[in-house]
Amino acid sequence: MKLRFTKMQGAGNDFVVIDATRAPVNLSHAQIQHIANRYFGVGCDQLLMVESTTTPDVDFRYRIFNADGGEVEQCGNGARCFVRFVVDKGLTDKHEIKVETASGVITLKLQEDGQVTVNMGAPRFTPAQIPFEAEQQATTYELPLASETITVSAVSMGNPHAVMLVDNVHTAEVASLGPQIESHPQFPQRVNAGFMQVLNEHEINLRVYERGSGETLACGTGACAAAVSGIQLGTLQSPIKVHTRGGILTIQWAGGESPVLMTGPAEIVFDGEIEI
Ligand SMILES: N[C@H](CCC[C@H](N)C(=O)O)C(=O)O
Repeated sequence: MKLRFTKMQGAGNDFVVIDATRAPVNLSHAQIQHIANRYFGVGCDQLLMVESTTTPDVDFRYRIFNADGGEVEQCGNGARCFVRFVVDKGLTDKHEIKVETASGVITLKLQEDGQVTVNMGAPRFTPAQIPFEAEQQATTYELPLASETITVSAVSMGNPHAVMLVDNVHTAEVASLGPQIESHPQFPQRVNAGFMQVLNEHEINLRVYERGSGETLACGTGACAAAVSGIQLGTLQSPIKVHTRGGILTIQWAGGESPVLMTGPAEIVFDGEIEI
């Protein structure tokens, strides 16, 4: 079948976006893996499926699939690209949109300057909500790996994140530690692994080895997870500028049950068609 798509990126985290608002599009694990493949397919970190919804007061539903084909609960950079997509493709004339995701309804706003602000909801720190297997909730946890024990914070932004502090993201052992953290048995649904270097109380460098996709140039929920972890540790204060390899994201959080706000770019790269 011929599949029309739009290639997009938000701070270098890239997506294949499918318009399934007029008719459902059902893709198998294998088809998503093929589309995401950077050599045999289009290439992307995640595939986003934009659907209509009958839920009152909600404008759209959007589903997120990692490059390994697995469907996941939330995607921050994807949420921004979703807004750019539905506005630029004329699917809505609104610039403030409510969208249903697998982890709940989030509100997004396309700003005058073209950046998008996403209300990601409140972070969740209780182990059961992450999910993370731990004796009790703590600000940091000792995580035994094959060759060493590391210290991580654990938080859910709708999807699970483990964040570790590093002295320098450029020399951090992302390639070796990332996969070990991603599939650590204490994270029953696997986990996104963040490597955070604190520059000052309002700025960090961040690299993320993403669950189901490997290292990406940016991770929106990962930026939120790192920022709130740093605030919980007392090393960061809102707002926080997050420097990723693909661009800058700004995170705001007032603590407690207040929502995390993420602001960043979202661009359409090209439209295309692929035979799958
Ligand atoms: N790999 C993530 C999904 C995509 C998140 C990321 N691309 C973002 O911008 O938040 C997970 O398995 O939870």
